[in-house]
Amino acid sequence: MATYSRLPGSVALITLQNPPVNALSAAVRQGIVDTVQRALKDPKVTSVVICGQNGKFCGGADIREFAGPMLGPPLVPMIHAIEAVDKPVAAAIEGVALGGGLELALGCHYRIAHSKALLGLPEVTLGLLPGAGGSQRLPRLIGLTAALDLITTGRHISAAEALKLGILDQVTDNNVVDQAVEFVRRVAGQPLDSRRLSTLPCPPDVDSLLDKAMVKVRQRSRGALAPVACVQALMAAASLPYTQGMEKERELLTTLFNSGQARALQYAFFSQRVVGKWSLPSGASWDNSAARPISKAAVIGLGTMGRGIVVALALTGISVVAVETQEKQLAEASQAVPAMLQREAGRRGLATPPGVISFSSNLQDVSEVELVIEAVFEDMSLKLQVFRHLTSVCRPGTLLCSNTSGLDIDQLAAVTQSPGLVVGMHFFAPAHVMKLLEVVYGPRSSPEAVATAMQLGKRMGKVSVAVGNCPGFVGNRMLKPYLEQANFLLEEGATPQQVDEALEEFGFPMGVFRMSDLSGLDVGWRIRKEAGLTGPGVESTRTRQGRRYSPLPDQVCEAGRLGQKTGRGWYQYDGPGGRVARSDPWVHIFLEAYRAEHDLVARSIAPEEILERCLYALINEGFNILQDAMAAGPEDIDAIYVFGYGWPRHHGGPMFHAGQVGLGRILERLQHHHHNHPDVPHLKPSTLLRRLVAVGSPPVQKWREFINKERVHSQL
Ligand SMILES: CCCCCCC/C=C/C(=O)SCCNC(=O)CCNC(=O)[C@H](O)C(C)(C)COP(=O)(O)OP(=O)(O)OC[C@H]1O[C@@H](n2cnc3c(N)ncnc32)[C@H](O)[C@@H]1OP(=O)(O)O
Repeated sequence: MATYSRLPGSVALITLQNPPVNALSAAVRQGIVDTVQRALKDPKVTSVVICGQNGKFCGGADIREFAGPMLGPPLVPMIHAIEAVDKPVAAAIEGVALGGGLELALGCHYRIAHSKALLGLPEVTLGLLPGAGGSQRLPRLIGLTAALDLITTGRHISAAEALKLGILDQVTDNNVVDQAVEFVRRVAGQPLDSRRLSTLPCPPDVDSLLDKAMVKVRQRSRGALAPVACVQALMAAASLPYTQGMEKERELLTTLFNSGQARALQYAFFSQRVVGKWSLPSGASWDNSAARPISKAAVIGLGTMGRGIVVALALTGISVVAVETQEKQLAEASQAVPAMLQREAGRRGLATPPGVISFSSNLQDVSEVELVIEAVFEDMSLKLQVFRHLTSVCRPGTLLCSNTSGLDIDQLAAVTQSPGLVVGMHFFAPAHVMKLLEVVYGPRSSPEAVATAMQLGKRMGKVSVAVGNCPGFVGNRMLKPYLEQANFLLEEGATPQQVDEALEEFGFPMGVFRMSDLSGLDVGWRIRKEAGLTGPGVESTRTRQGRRYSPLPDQVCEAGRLGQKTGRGWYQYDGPGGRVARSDPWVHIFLEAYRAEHDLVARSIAPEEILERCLYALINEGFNILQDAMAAGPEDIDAIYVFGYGWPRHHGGPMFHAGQVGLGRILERLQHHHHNHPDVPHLKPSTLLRRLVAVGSPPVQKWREFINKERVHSQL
């Protein structure tokens, strides 16, 4: 709703009230319509200020309403009515003015903001465009170049930047409502024509800026519809009168609204928030578990991951002891880490935190910290050695965390004096940049340890997801069947390029083979050797440990091709460390020889089969993970894939995508592929998937409840 009060000096104050962010729900819109009418009719009122309750102007349209029929007064005429008022109307912006919130402010005649306020048109991130007149008013106010940037990126800008761009009339460090009231009193009676943005001319697109932007956006957006529609709306603004521009805006918005992409992106918005409210099968959650405050931490191992973790911690102001026992590595890290810290602080617009990192080669130096993150080489015996040492060096009560990407947390906990204080903190490379953090709880991890790791992740700006302790946890466990299918497809006749192109066309920033080359092919090779799947003494067959196995990636490594770092992998590069992947005749000859050796006849494989085999195998493992209670719900899996594995956000995440494709269809295709490949257990449809289909394929938002019920009745 919105409240109305008349302040001394003839100013009407309209306050939006819809906690927590004063989103423009039907009730708020009705409140605005009614209160504006009241201000208009009240002869004693000469000017109006619109503000938001509890220090937040407005977080935009109410995203939750998008799922149902639109009720209440529509936004566009409501904003037009405000713009048409013949008394000056000012928006007093505190906290946020985002999306429809900023569009509302653009309909006001003046905009005054607090210096700490954030403004933006993030609709594009929700699969929409600023469809409440924002795409037509903003370019009229700040020009095409700046509007294009804000509308196509959806980025939030500071009040200082907004003032510089001309969006704001005034920025204050004081009470913004008081300032706005003073401002409108001053301007009362002045002509308003030039303040009505819809009546101003839009600058024409003289340099074909928008055509060029369209080419770029189409290249960059990888199938995402909203960025393209945003540019189209700006083209309309630049070439059509305002009324026709608004018609185009509405037409584009309707198309986007009805697209699966908008639903996927809005789901992604809420799933990010759902995973923040973690809960474990034991019932532990924020509600009953307190996080410990952390001010001193240590990182053990200063390879790529360790260095990134040090930077991520230091950026929060935590003082970090960075330990590396190899002298050469320590010397390199003590040069590299401060530079990384400075770069990352600069990128985030922060001052470099002074002197928070100390380097050491002595594990003894971690004795005073409250939390340790081990980031040594991915080798269980080495990690066990470190944990034994830590438990004897650290003071009682220190949290011991491992950055392992899939090893058993419980085994590490077992060698410590306080297994309850051991959790996994699985960062993704580069650790100071990537948003995802898997917080891995073992059977003995205490709620306090999980809460502390989750809280620390939040402080570092991560999307932290609590996951159970199983090989590969959630992300890497699902990656295994995906990689496996990609290798099988090569055996059957596909090339690395064909597989990668199909996945990139779907929206992944990189296909599986380009990604593997980037990460280094030796990582998986070592894991397979440790699992006894390859290496000396292992027979070179295509069936190992009772299931189909492709030795292709092992053989590529044996040829000394470890990916970008050696200049050769599934592709060739300009040299070691080269970034541009080019098709390599060696790979094609190698694949032909391999197929000939194993009597495999290459067939032509359609992109649809590539997608089904790779993605449905991955999704099937997601269902197994939910069934095993290793992830609390589909949102957790989807957030992991969107924030850590490059799953295109406009497809929501693998589990959301399964729902969009149709669970029945996924089940039928898995059955089909499993029938053709009975020696591939990952293609065998999961029991949970079968159960969901049997009960009529409920929407993804209902799965959590269904799984919990099934578990109670022992159906899973
Ligand atoms: C009627 C027809 C309409 C057509 C109009 C089309 C044009 C306009 C479109 C829009 O305006 S789309 C919305 C644009 N706005 C946004 O994208 C902002 C989204 N929100 C945020 O970025 C953040 O929430 C925030 C405002 C920066 C605040 O961040 P903070 O970290 O402080 O809190 P959160 O945990 O993110 O959110 C708290 C709580 O509020 C819910 N919420 C936030 N924004 C909205 C919203 N716009 N609509 C509905 N609900 C919102 C959020 O989900 C959290 O609730 P819980 O999930 O915890 O229950």
